[in-house]
Amino acid sequence: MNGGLRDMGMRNILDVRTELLNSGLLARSFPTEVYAINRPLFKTYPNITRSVITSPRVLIAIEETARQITKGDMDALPKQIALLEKNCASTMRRMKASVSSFFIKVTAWFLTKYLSKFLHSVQVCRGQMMMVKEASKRNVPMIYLPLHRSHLDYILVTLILWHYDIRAPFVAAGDNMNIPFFNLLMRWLGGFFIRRRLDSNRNKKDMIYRALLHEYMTKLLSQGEGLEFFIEGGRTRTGKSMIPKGGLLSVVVEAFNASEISDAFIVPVTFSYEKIIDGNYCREQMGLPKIKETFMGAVKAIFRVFFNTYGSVRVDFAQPFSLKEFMLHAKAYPYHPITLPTPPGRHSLDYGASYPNFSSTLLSTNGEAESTRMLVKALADHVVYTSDHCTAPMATHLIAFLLLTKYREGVYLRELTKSVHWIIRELQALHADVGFCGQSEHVILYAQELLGKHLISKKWQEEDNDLKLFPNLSLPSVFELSYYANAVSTHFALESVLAVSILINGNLSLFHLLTSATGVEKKVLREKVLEVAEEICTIIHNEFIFLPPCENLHSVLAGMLESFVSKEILSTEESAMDDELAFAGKDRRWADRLALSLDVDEEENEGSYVADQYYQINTERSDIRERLHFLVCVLGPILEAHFLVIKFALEELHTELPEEDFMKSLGGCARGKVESGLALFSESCAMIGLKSAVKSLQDLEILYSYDGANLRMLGLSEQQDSRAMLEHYASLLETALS
Ligand SMILES: CCCCCCCCCCCCCCCC(=O)SCCNC(=O)CCNC(=O)[C@H](O)C(C)(C)COP(=O)(O)OP(=O)(O)OC[C@H]1O[C@@H](n2cnc3c(N)ncnc32)[C@H](O)[C@@H]1OP(=O)(O)O
Repeated sequence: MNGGLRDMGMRNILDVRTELLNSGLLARSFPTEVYAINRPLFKTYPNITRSVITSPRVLIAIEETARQITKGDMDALPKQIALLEKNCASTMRRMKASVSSFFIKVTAWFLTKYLSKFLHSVQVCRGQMMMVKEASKRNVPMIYLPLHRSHLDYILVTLILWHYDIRAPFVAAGDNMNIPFFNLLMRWLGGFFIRRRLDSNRNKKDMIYRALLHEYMTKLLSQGEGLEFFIEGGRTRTGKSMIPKGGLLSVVVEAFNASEISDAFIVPVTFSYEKIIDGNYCREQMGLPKIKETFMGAVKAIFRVFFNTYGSVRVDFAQPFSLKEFMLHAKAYPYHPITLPTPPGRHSLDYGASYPNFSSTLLSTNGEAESTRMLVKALADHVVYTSDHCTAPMATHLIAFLLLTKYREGVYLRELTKSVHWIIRELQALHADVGFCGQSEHVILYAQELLGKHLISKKWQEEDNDLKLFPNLSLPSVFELSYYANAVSTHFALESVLAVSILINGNLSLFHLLTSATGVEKKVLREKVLEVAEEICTIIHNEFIFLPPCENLHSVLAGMLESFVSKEILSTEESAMDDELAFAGKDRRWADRLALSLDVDEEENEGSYVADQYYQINTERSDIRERLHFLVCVLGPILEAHFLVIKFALEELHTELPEEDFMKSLGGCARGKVESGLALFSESCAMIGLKSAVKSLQDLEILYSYDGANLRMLGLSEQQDSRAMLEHYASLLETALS
């Protein structure tokens, strides 16, 4: 995030006294009340229900659906239409928000006063808020797209905006949140309820529901109202961002394409919680089902929260950007994602060919639909990438990260203090901020205290006259620790990919890096390192958005490889081939650098020349081995999870299996490996990670799945040599992990 803006300082929105300086006695005695009274009331929110259900889009959807149901029986048609219209009105009642500016004001006052019962502070960057406020004055809808970490997220967004007199947006809430009493409050505060899956029946599109939701959002946008939705589609269970969904975003893009709005400001938002507020997801990571949201559950959770402390929260609003400008740019530079996800139940080969608009009543041509789909994906990926990279890790995240990547056996406080300084410098070099300040020793002990002894224990070591900290690597605590660590992993993901590729190409393993004797001098070929790195990105494409859509993976990796040379992890080595080739190698490098600086597409040059640049891995240096070890450990658990899934698929998928049974035995097998000490990283058996690895193989068309009679089936694809691919991936990963 822009350094200049950070220099404007942070503001704790729970402390309103700083905003009431030089005020009278009343303000000093009742600061929150005076502050709240001084905030303006937003103008009344529109009621658009009637215009939505009578819109042509909805009426066409009703008629089409009625025709499908009555199958040409013209006598039954009017009755069916009347019935669907009635259902439509009741769906609309369940969906719509009934926002009250006054209720927002009262709630904001209440929250400002009482959130400090369990939070030390809610930090926002003044400069960022100034930009958001400027954008909100431009008379175009604001689209807030936060990453989803906690139930507190949406409360904080509206609350912070209220503190800056910015109109509250309408917030899309999954219908699992439609719980009695709370749903009423949510509607008054801007919430509208959407289905988590648009179609209740997987094999049939619900045209009416799609049309209703589409029209509802479009009407709000065209009236200048702001929207907020969580594009990841739910809270992350791993601490890492999830691959975004494009449904709601496609409505915004389509509203722009159809000139319903002239532009919109897209505002990525991200949260850093020092301590997880909504529980630790260990249950789900152990393979147990998610607990349903209920009225009593919500009440209990609120009580639990109010009687605990959760440290501080930092909320970052990235620079708002114009949708119009993004679209212009994205059309000029088409997006080529690493791989495209396959929607469940559909084979990816026919994916591109039939991708209608959100509301399929207004179909565009296939080509148009395909390019819109890419634009929406580019926008969604751009938002998540931006948010990820402006997330400021908190002390708890950094400590958990260091313990899991560098000090799994435990570490002395003195050494950890040095490492905290080091990791902050590394993050700064990556232009990332941290969400805390203070003396490192205090910060470490504060973080340990907040996370609790069940995650990090400490013991005074008499002989070394120092405190030693130990991470709890047993199940399920390690999942919670890795949740915190993952907030930092994203920043190092691509470097880690490169380090793994270097290891694989140098035929080195993690174990080699722990010993000084790595054997013979290790050399790696530049093109091979880049090729394997790209392969790794492909295998684990569901784990990170590695780069913004406007950048090319090969070029970014090539640039990063050069930086490995400047960091002395690698030294350049001329090819052992004849002089002529070595000369050509130099030419190639020169051309590569030139291409990089001119931003020339690597693919254009492909095939014209095979580079033969060799690098030597400086494994004789202990600091370099340590650094490589650290980098590989960043992705270690993810790679191990993928390795486990690949091996398991090779062993078990001789015939199709019900997906649920496959996942159950996969989870059991992975946990068994951890419990018997056969896994390198105990967190690799987390169920969400295993599911994501299975999903990756489906996206790559190595595995297929479809809905059978009442079971979802999973099998090894026959489209390509899936077994050979799996064996190839397994051998790649095994090299690094052995
Ligand atoms: C001061 C006081 C403060 C207090 C203040 C409180 C505020 C009080 C508010 C409470 C608020 C609670 C908030 C809770 C937080 C959640 O509840 S988070 C969970 C709910 N939110 C979301 O899920 C949002 C993100 N999800 C989406 O956008 C999903 O796409 C949807 C809309 C849910 C649908 O998901 P889905 O059924 O799985 O379908 P999906 O594959 O995504 O695609 C659906 C359609 O979208 C379209 N589509 C999808 N991708 C694309 C693409 N790339 N391009 C074009 N079209 C696309 C297609 O038409 C597709 O249909 P098909 O042609 O494939 O059949």
